[in-house]
Amino acid sequence: MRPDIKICGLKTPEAVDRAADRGASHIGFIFFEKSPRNIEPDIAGTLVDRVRGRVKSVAVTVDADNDDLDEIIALMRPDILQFHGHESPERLLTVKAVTGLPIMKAFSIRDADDLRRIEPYIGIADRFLFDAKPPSGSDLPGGNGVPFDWSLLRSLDDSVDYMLSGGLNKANIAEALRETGVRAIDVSSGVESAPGVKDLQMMDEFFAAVAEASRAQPVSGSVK
Ligand SMILES: O=C(O)c1ccccc1N[C@@H]1O[C@H](COP(=O)(O)O)[C@@H](O)[C@H]1O
Repeated sequence: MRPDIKICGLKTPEAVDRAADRGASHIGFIFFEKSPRNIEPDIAGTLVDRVRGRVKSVAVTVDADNDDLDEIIALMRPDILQFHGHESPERLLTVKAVTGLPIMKAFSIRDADDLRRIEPYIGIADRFLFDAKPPSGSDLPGGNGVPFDWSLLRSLDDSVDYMLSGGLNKANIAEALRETGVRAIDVSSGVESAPGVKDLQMMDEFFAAVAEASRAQPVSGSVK
């Protein structure tokens, strides 16, 4: 079975339409000023409206305050909130109670200790997202196009639901799926011709590579 596919960092109608037409399960929008993928909440809302109900929309924030979150939720009306900063379990519990929205908490992974940091979030985050540590000198906590050692994920309990992210592309996605058996993947830089510029052909090639890999490697378990 094909995994869920999230295409993240979208900024144009063409890229949103292509993601939906190719069967993306999720589309992500970045609210982080230093990112080349940063987008205004009202523009994200207009883009999501093109495919609302067909594809789940994800608002990606980094240590956002209440005012920023309120504005994003009001104008974009996301289906899911992705937290890519240092948000505490208590903070996420509060946001979840107030907004009623499902929460995906991102963690950057280099070693087994990094994976243990999810423990206080189990039962709070609806899903985890595992990304690589940013390379030194990067201003971005995510979207750096670098993978991590996927074999670390073998130690995870089967009940941990996560999205695999970090440097995925058409060349490595088959190995990533084989190594992890993951049920959901997230790509941004791997379908870009330049930082923040989605390339429709690269998107097509990524979807094709996932389909090919999924035929060869069935994915186990249910998909949210
Ligand atoms: O993409 C960004 O610019 C970004 C900025 C701030 C927080 C998270 C960000 N991106 C997230 O990182 C993953 C992995 O990206 P990549 O495929 O390695 O480029 C991306 O999908 C977003 O969820």
